[in-house]
Amino acid sequence: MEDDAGERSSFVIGLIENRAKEVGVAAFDLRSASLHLSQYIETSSSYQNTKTLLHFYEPMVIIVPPNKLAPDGMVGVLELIDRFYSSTRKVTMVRGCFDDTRGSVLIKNLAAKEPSALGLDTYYKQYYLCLAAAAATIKWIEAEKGVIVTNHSLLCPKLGNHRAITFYSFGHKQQKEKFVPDTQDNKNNWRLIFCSTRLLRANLLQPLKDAETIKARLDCLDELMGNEQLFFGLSQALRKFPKETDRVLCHFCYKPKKVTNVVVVTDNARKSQNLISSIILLKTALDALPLLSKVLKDAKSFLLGNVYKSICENEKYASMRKRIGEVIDEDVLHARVPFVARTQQCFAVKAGIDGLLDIARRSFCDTSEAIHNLANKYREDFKLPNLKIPFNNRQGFYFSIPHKDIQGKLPSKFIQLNVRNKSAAGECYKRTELCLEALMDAIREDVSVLTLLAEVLCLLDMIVNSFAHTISTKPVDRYTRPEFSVNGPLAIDAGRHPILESIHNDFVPNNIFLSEASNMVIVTGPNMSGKSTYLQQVCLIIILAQIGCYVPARFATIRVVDRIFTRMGSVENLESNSSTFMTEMKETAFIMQNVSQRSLIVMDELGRATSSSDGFAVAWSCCEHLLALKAYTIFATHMENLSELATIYPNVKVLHFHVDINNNRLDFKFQLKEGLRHVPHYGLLLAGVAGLPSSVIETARSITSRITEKELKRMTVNCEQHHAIQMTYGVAQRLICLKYSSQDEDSIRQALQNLKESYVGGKL
Ligand SMILES: Nc1ncnc2c1ncn2[C@@H]1O[C@H](COP(=O)(O)OP(=O)(O)OP(=O)(O)O)[C@@H](O)[C@H]1O
Repeated sequence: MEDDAGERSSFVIGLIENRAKEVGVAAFDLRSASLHLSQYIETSSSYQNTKTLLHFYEPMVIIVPPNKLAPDGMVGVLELIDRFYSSTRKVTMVRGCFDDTRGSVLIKNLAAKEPSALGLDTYYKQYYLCLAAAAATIKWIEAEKGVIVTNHSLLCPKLGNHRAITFYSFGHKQQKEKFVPDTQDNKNNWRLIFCSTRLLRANLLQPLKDAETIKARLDCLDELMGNEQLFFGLSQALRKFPKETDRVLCHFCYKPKKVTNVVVVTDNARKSQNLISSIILLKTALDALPLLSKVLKDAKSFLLGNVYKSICENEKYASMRKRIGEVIDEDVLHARVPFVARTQQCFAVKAGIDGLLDIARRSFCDTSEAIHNLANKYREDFKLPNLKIPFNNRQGFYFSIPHKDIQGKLPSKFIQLNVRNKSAAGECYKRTELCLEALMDAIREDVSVLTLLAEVLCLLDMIVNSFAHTISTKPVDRYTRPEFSVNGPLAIDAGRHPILESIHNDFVPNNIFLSEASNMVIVTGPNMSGKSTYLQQVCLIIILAQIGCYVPARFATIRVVDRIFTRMGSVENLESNSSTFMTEMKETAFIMQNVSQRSLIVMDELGRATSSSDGFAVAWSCCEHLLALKAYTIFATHMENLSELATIYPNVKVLHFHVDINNNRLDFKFQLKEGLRHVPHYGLLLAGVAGLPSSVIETARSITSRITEKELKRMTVNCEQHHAIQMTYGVAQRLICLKYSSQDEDSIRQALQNLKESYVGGKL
């Protein structure tokens, strides 16, 4: 398999839809030899589910069947691809290639895990569309790349709704980038989280929702944070594995088809070279295993113990290493410098195994030596002391001479020598490949252990080099282990934004508490008071927790969420011919159609893009709709009237960001407080700061005073009238919280007593 390192993406995606708006997706990652299957009902008319998936995978090729089957009113996946992914290569394959029965057989044969472990037996009928897409995708890859995927080599996550939550981020691109930690910021420690592995990226975009797996990762992190020797030992052991290990081990999953076609032969040298370098890399990786075993021997956590058992105690790795040692020279090492790598590759196979190979090597050495001698001669004859002779894979050797030194032409002898040198190296590769054929077949027999090794290395890299490393570089106790519950509250005490806190030294921490009894929080506050940051912060903390990392908070207990829906900011979507408001409404509709009892919904300023009365009405009714669900909602708004929801619904809590006004200027405190606080004319104050003429501001002030005066009076009266009922709501909320509390009986009795006293004293 040729190296796809140069490609931005390594995903090939097969996509098919039926008349019932169901979509099957097979995403094949060439780099890691893994296949991700998903099938879902496309509930959004703009194909938001599919768009999110495509955004996640960023495919290099999309494979689709020819005819459109879009039901009325739907854009259809094909149209979606034409419209939004026109720069991605689209391949149309005949419908017969989308054969679900063949897909199921293929996956049974190719998957590294047992079919029953994939859920294939149980879900076969239900998942026929993604299996059909898988059949077409694998067929295309084998034909296009001239390979056969080796049996039991593919990593296939289990079918069905068992693992990843889907992370939806809507809205303006800038908003999205703002939401995700900045990958470019060198000062920012969190860049580690993004740079390290593909597994990390996949986890951040689709965190886990299986509490057991999350807990296993956190236990492992606990052990690393409490055992310095293990942490540093493991970092060191991981460094011994070549960086490309996970990407290259999967080369063994693809067996090249026998070459009969002359056209393909020209590319053979490069393929052989990749194969040899894969074996050298495998040898280097296997050599690093004993150190990993030594470090992990006494590890206590389930995850590390499991790695030790499945990798370090697995004798297949030692026997594979022995087999390699029979053919490959012991001194050969994986190298990244092109010339060293080429020499190592040419001398990989032990001397004396193949006579023709030995001759080709001699020729390679002779020409290399002659090239260097020639360079020395030119330096003297043509007075070129600065002549250098670098090497790259494409050109071979070449001369590098400062422009000012060149007078006349150099003789062409060097070019002839270089051609001979390249052809000798090519011959070495070809002969080496022949010598390695039997070894490759033997390795492919046990390819599933290599897939496992690649998976484990990625996981360890993520936990050790990203999570543990990031946490260990922060002051003690800045990050804490989150707790999880199924029905309990989402409670974060003194939570911080993981990115912004390292930019602002004085970042102000804030809390959140959402429970069955109060499943919606309405956050108000002037512009720039910190609302959006707070929403992002809560989401990021949950994502970090659900990928098995500690979180930036004093304490956090999290109800495992299955999806996070965010609706934050938006600009006119010219491509889809939607106005800001339409986009906002489409996205809100999508959320409402897809939300589940375990979702978290985060809405920033819904309804501001239309007339104020309609906008308010839409925001109010959306809140009412969401309040009836068990999902948790955080709703940031400038519409103070929305806080009146709390007078009607016991499960709404209103919070505000505290702001002082000094000398007509807003002094932001970024502190979240209970209830609503009216900050008079903050919009006008900020407009003044922005430079609007004072006459305009004055006129605006007299208009707004007249409007808000009446409204404020009405709201105050309303609030007073509902004070008694809100006290009762408060009691009910606390009682429900106590129901899920894990405190002992005495503490609960005491809490009940306190609650009674507060209620009687009117201090709730
Ligand atoms: N807790 C905090 N501690 C310190 N600085 C903060 C905090 N929260 C936000 N900020 C800073 O305040 C700025 C404004 O915050 P943010 O964009 O969240 O306000 P906002 O209320 O959403 O504003 P708008 O309503 O205009 O969208 C941010 O750029 C951030 O740097």
